[in-house]
Amino acid sequence: MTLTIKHLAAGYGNRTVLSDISVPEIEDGAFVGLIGPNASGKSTLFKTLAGLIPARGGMIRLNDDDVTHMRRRDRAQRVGYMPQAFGCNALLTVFESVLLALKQTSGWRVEEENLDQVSDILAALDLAHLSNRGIADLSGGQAQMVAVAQTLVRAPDVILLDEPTSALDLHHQLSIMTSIKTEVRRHRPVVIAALHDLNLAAKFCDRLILLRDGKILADGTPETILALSEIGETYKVETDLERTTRGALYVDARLSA
Ligand SMILES: Nc1ncnc2c1ncn2[C@@H]1O[C@H](COP(=O)(O)OP(=O)(O)OP(=O)(O)O)[C@@H](O)[C@H]1O
Repeated sequence: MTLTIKHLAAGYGNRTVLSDISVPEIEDGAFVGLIGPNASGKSTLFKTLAGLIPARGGMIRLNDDDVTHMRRRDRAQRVGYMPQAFGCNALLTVFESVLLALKQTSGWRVEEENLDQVSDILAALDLAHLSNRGIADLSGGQAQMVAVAQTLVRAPDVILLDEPTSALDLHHQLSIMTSIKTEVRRHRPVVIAALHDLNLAAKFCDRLILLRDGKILADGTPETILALSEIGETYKVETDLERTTRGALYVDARLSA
């Protein structure tokens, strides 16, 4: 399944936020990092792809299917979206909340297979120990990982994760990104994750898309994108791209003098 975006525009009220967003084919099995400073339009792009705000022009395609004009339920089946704000006060356990997420686009009859799907994703994200915990009783980081599970469990063709690691400690950042990457390789969805940590993006993503002021500034491999002078200009910092002795890319950033 290939995702293609052409000349997409979107905004709020009389304000245009995204203009002329074109992304050449993203192949299934790709883990794409969406990077860019605060207010550059990352969440707006996700909301537009997920159909939560209407496109004001342009086209989103999954293979030959026009997603832009798809019925909301059909679209929700194909495109999974984890918003930046998560959390839930419902009287549900973690297991029930993930089951609810699984069933929301496919009817409410629960089959044995559905219980297995929920158990599998909780195990894959190392969350099985939280299955019977109340969803309202989780820490911020635990709630964020459960939100990732709720998004992945339906195995949609496109998975949009808005800052999936923002509440996580170092261990859990690495473990959730590793688990997401394993899911990408196993089920081969297109995954796009908005990330502020450029080193995490470099470590896990196959491709980075740099957004500035609602436009795509660059699109390519982490090595190419993170070496661009536009990175420093966009984030208003000075950067050098280095390689650690283990071969990992490392962005050394500092405030401009
Ligand atoms: N509901 C809304 N109504 C009006 N303007 C909005 C709304 N949501 C976002 N915006 C504006 O759209 C622009 C892009 O915001 P968006 O949330 O897409 O950026 P972002 O790149 O995800 O930022 P961050 O990294 O801070 O989460 C900002 O100027 C923001 O103020």
